[in-house]
Amino acid sequence: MLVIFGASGDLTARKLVPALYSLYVEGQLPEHFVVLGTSRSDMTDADFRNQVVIESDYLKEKLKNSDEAKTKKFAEMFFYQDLGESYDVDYSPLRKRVGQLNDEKRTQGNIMYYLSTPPRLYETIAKNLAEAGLSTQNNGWKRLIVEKPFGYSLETAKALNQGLQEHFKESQIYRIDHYLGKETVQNLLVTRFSNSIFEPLWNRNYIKHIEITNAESVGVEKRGGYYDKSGALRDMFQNHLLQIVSLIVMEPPIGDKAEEIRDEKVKALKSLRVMRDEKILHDHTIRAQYMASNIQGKKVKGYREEEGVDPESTTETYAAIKFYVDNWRWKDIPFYVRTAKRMPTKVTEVVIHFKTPHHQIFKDSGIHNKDNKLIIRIQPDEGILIKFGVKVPGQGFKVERANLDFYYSSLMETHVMEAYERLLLDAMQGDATLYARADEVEAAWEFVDPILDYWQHGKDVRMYGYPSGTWGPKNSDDLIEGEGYWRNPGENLTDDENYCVLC
Ligand SMILES: NC(=O)C1=CN([C@@H]2O[C@H](COP(=O)(O)OP(=O)(O)OC[C@H]3O[C@@H](n4cnc5c(N)ncnc54)[C@H](OP(=O)(O)O)[C@@H]3O)[C@@H](O)[C@H]2O)C=CC1
Ligand SMILES: O=C1O[C@H](COP(=O)(O)O)[C@@H](O)[C@H](O)[C@H]1O
Repeated sequence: MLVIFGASGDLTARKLVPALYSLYVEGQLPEHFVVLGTSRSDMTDADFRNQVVIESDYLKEKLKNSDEAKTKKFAEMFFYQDLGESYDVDYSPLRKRVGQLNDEKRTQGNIMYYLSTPPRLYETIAKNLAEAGLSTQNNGWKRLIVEKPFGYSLETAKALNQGLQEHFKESQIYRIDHYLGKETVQNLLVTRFSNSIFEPLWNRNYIKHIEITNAESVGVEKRGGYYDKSGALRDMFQNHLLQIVSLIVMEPPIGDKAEEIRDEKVKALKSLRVMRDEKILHDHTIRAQYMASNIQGKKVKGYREEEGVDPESTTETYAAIKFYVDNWRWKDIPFYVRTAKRMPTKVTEVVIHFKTPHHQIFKDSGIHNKDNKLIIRIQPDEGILIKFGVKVPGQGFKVERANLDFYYSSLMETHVMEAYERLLLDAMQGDATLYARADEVEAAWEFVDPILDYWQHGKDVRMYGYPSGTWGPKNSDDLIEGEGYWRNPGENLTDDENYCVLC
């Protein structure tokens, strides 16, 4: 059984139910599976089914020409239990309903609790579940899936971890980071560790620098209230992007078990050089906000004009950070990571820039500095691309660019699971590999906290502006200047660069 807290909310309708539907259609849900939604809203089972399944625009968009009978059958798995005035109440009525459903539907007593409420309620819900005897595992396992954000700072993350661990064991807690559910993010591990082509080169001897871009074309949409208290660093960098960084930085795990992989990720995050010096923080971090602009003839609001945002807000919608990793493998190799809203396009990619060959034989070709890259495209057009030089047929040694590429879309017969689909399935199967452990979350905050502190209290901290629909403030180019320029997919192309869609 899946029990969703905050079931009347956006996440349930937008992500969870469509993911469950796909699992249902693919026959991946266990027999006798039940979803019990719960929140403060007054709803019947039928109301809940209508809201999140039958009348849901998100599901309609996904289903298009689907079979109505199948959707109705799917909806019959959904039930609803009103909690009352607040989440901090006696959960005995909930327990009774869970028991009834277990008996009626002949479930095996295994329960996943999904916390999809405002985060300040997470601990309260865990406590009330435990007090009602709903966390004990004597008749089936009990797991607690927790949505991000996992805290607002190192201190609050520690308090949250401690609070949850008072009522559930760490092995029962699944902290969801949907980027880990993305196929290409997981493929980072396979690309690195399933062959002996890349790994021998994956170090400071061959790599010059690493660049990660996460760009979204949308603004804050309807989440201005939440976002203004969060900002790009907390919303994307502390979790999703540092998860990607940990997979790039980590040492080979001894095996593919969850704890073996997570142990290495923690070590990787702990090796990030924490920036404490004001001068370094000043030179290595950039923050900015999107400004009003015209995108393809359409007027777009500036961040400070968005609903729910303080008109004098100093919350960043753009963050670019340069940092180093203090370990044997990465000593002195710079990492450049940026994330932003209202960019020209939606793209997430990792670019591994290899060093220029130490002796340049074909120097007249001018190709050396521009190629030598491995691009891992996380979204869209998921895939991998190697850019290198090849000889142009004919006399002399004219060198031309070439790409070796792999696209997930070429695997026609394979259904690439959506992140939430994969993660829900993993949690049901007890596989926590793609979930963040408490110490991982804390290690990420250790790195992020001083940056946030500097941005809030430091001297001479700037907040730049960038017109919506552009690649961010001009000043961010200074950050990467020593390496050339940011790879803005679709931009900075010279005439002889024949970029494919993946570029
Ligand atoms: N939406 C998204 O795309 C993402 C969301 N998340 C996280 O998932 C969680 C849920 O997100 P989302 O569904 O968007 O959130 P919503 O704001 O839609 O809230 C979910 C539910 O929580 C209850 N709730 C809302 N505000 C309060 C309040 N002030 N006091 C008590 N209960 C309240 C409501 O149910 P009721 O009033 O009926 O009790 C509501 O339906 C959040 O922690 C969010 O940070 C993470 C990643 C993406
Ligand atoms: O967690 C979040 O992620 C989304 C971006 O997710 P993606 O899968 O579409 O790349 C972001 O828009 C949101 O602000 C953030 O909270």
